[in-house]
Amino acid sequence: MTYDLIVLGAGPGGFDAATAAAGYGLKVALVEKRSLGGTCLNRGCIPTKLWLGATSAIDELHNQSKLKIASGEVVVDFAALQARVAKHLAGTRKAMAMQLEKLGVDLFEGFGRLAGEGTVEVEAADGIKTLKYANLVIATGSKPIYFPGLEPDGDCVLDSDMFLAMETMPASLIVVGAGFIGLEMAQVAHRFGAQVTVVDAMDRVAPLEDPEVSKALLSIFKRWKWDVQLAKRVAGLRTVDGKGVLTMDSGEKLTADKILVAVGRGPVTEGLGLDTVGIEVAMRRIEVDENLQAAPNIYAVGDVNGLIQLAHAAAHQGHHLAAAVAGKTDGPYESGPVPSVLYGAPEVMRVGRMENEIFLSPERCEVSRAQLAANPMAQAHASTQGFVKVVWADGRVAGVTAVGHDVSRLTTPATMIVAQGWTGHDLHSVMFPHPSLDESLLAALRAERTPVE
Ligand SMILES: Cc1cc2nc3c(=O)[nH]c(=O)nc-3n(C[C@H](O)[C@H](O)[C@H](O)COP(=O)(O)OP(=O)(O)OC[C@H]3O[C@@H](n4cnc5c(N)ncnc54)[C@H](O)[C@@H]3O)c2cc1C
Ligand SMILES: NC(=O)c1ccc[n+]([C@@H]2O[C@H](COP(=O)([O-])OP(=O)(O)OC[C@H]3O[C@@H](n4cnc5c(N)ncnc54)[C@H](O)[C@@H]3O)[C@@H](O)[C@H]2O)c1
Repeated sequence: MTYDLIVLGAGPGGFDAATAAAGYGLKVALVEKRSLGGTCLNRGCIPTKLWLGATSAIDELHNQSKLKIASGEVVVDFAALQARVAKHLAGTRKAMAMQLEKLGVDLFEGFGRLAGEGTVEVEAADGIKTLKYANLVIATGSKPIYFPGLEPDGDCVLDSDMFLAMETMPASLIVVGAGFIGLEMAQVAHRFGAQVTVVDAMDRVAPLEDPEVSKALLSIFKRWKWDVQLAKRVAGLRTVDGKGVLTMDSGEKLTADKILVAVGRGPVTEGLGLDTVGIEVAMRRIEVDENLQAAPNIYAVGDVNGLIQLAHAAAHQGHHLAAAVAGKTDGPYESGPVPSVLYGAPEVMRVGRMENEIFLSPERCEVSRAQLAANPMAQAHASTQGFVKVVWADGRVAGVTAVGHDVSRLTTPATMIVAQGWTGHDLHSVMFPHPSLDESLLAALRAERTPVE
């Protein structure tokens, strides 16, 4: 039998491609070497959000106690939390397996590799299986990257996979890399009372965000008494006498119970047999065209194609691919504006263009903004630090960025507004509820615009 579609990898990209294609009536096989759900479910988005969700009351109580309204302590049992995470993930994987069965998707557990045109081999526990395909989707995802001298040793120097598997939360933590993983994990450790140090090679935290966002985050972290060391080059990370020791290029040393290395992730392409179908790997990623195609009838979606490392982007690409293979769409892949959210408290949301990206553009560029301090919901939660910024290009909304408590709530309305390219006139077409954090978005949209220079 020849499958209409074989998918390698059951993360958000592969699982969504497989289930959507089966929903269109195609005969589909899904090959997964480890666990259904991929990085996102098992070692990424979901466990970190379970950690953040379980500890958010600690942060809320702390804010209210500063107003002398509340006192006391929220105690989160880390071992119980880890048990809940394990149970939740197992339950979700079971539900995913049932969904595959219901849709008639054949699941092959094992390492999949290409073996010439139209053929995939699966190295399973009970031997090698050979499968035939008409179309193939590679969705093998990504894994942590390491720089020489900064490799985790699994003892006191950990990557995010190892960090999420810990049995106790350390009393002190050094995070190398102030990106999304580093800052989300550091916030959890902080809520458990850990002394946090953050080190980054760049001169600001969250360096891919708007510089004003980085500044707002830094001021909050400093208030929390984090030691934030920026523009620092790390020469080595080692476990010495049961402690993690970081050595800077300058020779300066920092010590903590654990060190988390979170300096980025890279595509998984090793051993895939890509050369057997003439696919070349550039910068370790599988290059794709505007149809997400890497070779005739072979596509790559999600982290492995290096376009963007977000679960919802992978899933969106997977759905497009399924529709394309089923003949339900013939246009090129269009992502639309891609929202991103850094979770915790504060949160950061961003969609569309940023002020620091737009200033060289030939369009008439303006920004307008609102401070969270003026918003009743931010006031009610005693978390008023932060802002919403709207970027306008030729009188249309081209981007929205926000930082502060709960601003992830603004993501979907902001994404729709950017996708529709609202003008000032469109503000009157929709009513925003009162009181709500959404009104801070409305306030930013209504605020006076200043030219970007
Ligand atoms: C700590 C952390 C937190 C994150 N939080 C978020 C978040 O909040 N929001 C967000 O949008 N993104 C988040 N991400 C990123 C997100 O997890 C990824 O962007 C997403 O999982 C990519 O999906 P994917 O399907 O491309 O690949 P993956 O999820 O990596 O899945 C790939 C799958 O392919 C399998 N595989 C690999 N090679 C083979 C092979 N040869 N044969 C068979 N199977 C194979 C792997 O075992 C894996 O299951 C986070 C990542 C991390 C590490
Ligand atoms: N909420 C979310 O959507 C979410 C959460 C976690 C991860 N992710 C995704 O996972 C991917 C990987 O996350 P990440 O945090 O590892 O990567 P990242 O790219 O977000 O951050 C890496 C950080 O490490 C720093 N860095 C790089 N090399 C360094 C060095 N040698 N020494 C010190 N600092 C160094 C960078 O300047 C950067 O600040 C991201 O692309 C992100 O999209 C998303």
